[in-house]
Amino acid sequence: LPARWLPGIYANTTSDALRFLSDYNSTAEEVFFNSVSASWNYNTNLTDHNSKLQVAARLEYQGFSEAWATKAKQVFSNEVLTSLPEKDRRLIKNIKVLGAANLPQAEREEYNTILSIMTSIYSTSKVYPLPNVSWSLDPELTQIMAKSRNYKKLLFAWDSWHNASGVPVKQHYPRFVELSNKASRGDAFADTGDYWRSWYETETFQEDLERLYKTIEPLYLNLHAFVRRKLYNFYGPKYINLKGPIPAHLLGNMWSQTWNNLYDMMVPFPGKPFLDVTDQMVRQGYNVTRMFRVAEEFFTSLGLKEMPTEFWEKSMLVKPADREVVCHASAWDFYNRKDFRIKQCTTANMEQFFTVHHEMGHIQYYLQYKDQPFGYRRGANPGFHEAIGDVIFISVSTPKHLHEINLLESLTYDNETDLNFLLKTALNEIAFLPFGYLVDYWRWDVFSRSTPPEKYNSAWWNLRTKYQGICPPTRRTEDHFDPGAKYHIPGNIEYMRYFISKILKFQVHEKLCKAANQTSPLHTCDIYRSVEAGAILKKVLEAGSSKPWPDVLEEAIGTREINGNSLLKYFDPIIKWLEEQNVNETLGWPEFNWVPPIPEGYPEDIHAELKASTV
Ligand SMILES: C[C@H](N[C@H](C(=O)O)[C@@H]1CCCN1C(=O)[C@@H](N)CC(=O)O)C(=O)N1CCC[C@H]1C(=O)O
Ligand SMILES: [Zn+2]
Repeated sequence: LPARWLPGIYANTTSDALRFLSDYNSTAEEVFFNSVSASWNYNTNLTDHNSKLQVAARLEYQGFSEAWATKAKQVFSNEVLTSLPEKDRRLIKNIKVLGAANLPQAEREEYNTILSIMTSIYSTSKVYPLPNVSWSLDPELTQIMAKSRNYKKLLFAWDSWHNASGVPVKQHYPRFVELSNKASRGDAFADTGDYWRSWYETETFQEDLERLYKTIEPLYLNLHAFVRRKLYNFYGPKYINLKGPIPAHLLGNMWSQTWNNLYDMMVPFPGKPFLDVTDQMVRQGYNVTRMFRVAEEFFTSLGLKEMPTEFWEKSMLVKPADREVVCHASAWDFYNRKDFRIKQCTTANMEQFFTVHHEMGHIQYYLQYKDQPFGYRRGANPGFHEAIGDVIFISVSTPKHLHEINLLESLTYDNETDLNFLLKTALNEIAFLPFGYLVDYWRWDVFSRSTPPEKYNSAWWNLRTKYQGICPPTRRTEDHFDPGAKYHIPGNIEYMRYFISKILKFQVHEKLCKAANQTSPLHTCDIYRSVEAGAILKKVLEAGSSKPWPDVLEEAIGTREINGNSLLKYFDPIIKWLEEQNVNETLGWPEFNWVPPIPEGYPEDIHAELKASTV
């Protein structure tokens, strides 16, 4: 560790505690810039060499964290700490949380190496449908899952990806969990799940989440029953049981987490404008830069910041042809207050346009809190970070806005178009909720050991059927590790943040619509060009994590609680419509253990099938 990165000499005084914090601040920027740069280099060029450099840089920042945490623990007494302003006391408290730096050197190295290996497995896994043809997750498998309506082809794509990416991760995961828990116990947490829940700063987090889920579950059950009926009409009674869970591979997404790609099968009023603007984007020759420029312009229309030049110069916005990269989209803060990037294997379609806004929401947060002390350059809680870009996209996706940016030729303000739009939005937002909820529900049990390695997969599928009402399309055993086929598991990224953000975003949207003097129904509101709405967002963003999130929320929208009221209000028209459609449907999946038959000749004659099929 370079000597300049080590803490100096500090006396046990208030003034020296403040000097300690300012020295930490500037040193941390340099150490994290180094580590994030090494991570960026690896993520955008998956070589062994770059993996080793990334592991080494992580070891350096862990060494840095250990040195400054130890110093803080050794020097500053409780009296001095309580003499500090609350904000500074919180900063020193955070510096003392060591994470992986609690592990002895050899185990630190093992932990970092396992993480690097799991990321590499996920990001380089491929499927081989035919001799010398290979499909990656991005773009090939994602496109097939979105577009194909060929039962067997979808089954092959789903089955092959889960086997190729999940199974090889399985062997590493138990040891990873063990090391992660040991590190968390070093910070006086029961396990890593306990540490992750501490970010939400509430003792009743799990109960709150359960209650939150119950408020929106009725809406999900209605959407599920409606979608199942439509799939039944298309795939027939052999593969769809109207009283059972839906086969996971038929929902337009590799993880069944968003169902927007089924929209063309679900349109309530087909005669009205088709609200998926992918065709328009392609017809207008939308290239990737234009997608990002259009997104940026929405943010600046609110009085928020534009992307800095470094962003355009150094981001990776398309999949490179000459090397392996982590295609899963992400936003990057280099902690030097200058360098902010997005890495996305972008293609021109509406789903990707959503992701562009999602990632740019992260960048906007980074830009707004970049002058906070290092320890406060985070979301008020992780759910806030996930909600920003999505709030903007609620407005962008409205027919009114799409028309305004020439992605929708004809615009008709009528109830049927509204219902088409709300159904399409529900296929993205409501479908996600049980998935967003169950991923860490599963992981908390894994970290707490109530789910041992020999039960990983059965526990996963039990939750997938219980909450999402889906089932595996082919037999799954403990030789498989299907959670490993979802980026955030090998990537070790906490997931409850996405569930929370999907609820929070509608609360923020409602408030911003009021600020923008939009009195029309919530689902038709577009906050475009409202600097009043932008001012509310800006206050949230520039605070970072410098205040407890209930304070940030109360200042912004007048309530301290994350609740589903705004979401239910937003979707109210489509809830009623779905209830009408479902009068004769079974809500839920009482035949809980039902699974579909395996198609004849699967998988032996799949190659002939794939040769013949087009979509
Ligand atoms: C596509 C998106 N990628 C993540 C995100 O943007 O959150 C990436 C990977 C993991 C963290 N991350 C970041 O960029 C962080 N650096 C941001 C930050 O915390 O600063 C993603 O994973 N999403 C979007 C909807 C649901 C979920 C999914 O696709 O399941
Ligand atoms: Zn995100």
